[in-house]
Amino acid sequence: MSTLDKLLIRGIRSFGSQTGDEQQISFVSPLTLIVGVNGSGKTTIIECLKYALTGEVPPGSDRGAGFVHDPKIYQFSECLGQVKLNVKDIKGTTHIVTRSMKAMLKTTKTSKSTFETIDVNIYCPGVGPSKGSMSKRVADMNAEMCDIMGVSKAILNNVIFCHQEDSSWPLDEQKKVKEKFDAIFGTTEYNRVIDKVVGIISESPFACSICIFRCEIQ
Ligand SMILES: Nc1ncnc2c1ncn2[C@@H]1O[C@H](COP(=O)(O)OP(=O)(O)OP(=O)(O)O)[C@@H](O)[C@H]1O
Repeated sequence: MSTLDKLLIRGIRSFGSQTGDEQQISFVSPLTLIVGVNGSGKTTIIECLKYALTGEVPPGSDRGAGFVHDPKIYQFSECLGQVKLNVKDIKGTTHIVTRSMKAMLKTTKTSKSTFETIDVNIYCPGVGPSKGSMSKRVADMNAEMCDIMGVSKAILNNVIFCHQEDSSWPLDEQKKVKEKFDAIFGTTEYNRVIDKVVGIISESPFACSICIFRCEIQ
């Protein structure tokens, strides 16, 4: 089983971005309870876990701008945010994902902020600095994190880290619920594999047994 080890938050929601403002949480086995008064940051911690693993900003956060610590609080023009998460994969190998972002104050009348991802990095300490660090396209990094955790993005988003604002999605309209269930159970991928196997059977029954063997060992 993959596990979450440690989370560092800086410059996100009410967690400030100044030196010394960063907060670190170590998760303990078998269960970590997060307890606090309203507005103390419990939801923010879950949002940061989800963001670190999937790259998804919370719903209703103005595409991420409201997720970063508000630059207006210190009357800055921008604010830097960072989420750093240590996880162990199924083999017990440690991976550290760091996502850095910034919110910039627009100079328009609305004085709303814009959100920008600065960097995403996955580091594997046991492997050494040159081979262990990986900085690719953000989409590839998100897929890499799903591989490390051994679960699909749909399960991370809709089941494990389902945001409280989205928690009633099973009561949504039928079409949307079906789409989410299809994603959670990997129906599209399953149908694609079955279509492929059926195609191969019709071409050559011998090739089919090789194909099934390959599916089993993957
Ligand atoms: N962009 C932001 N900049 C600064 N502070 C923010 C920002 N967005 C939200 N906050 C503040 O962060 C806090 C949000 O905390 P959060 O929702 O994580 O708390 P909580 O412990 O889950 O609360 P509850 O128990 O009410 O659900 C609130 O006090 C809110 O005013």
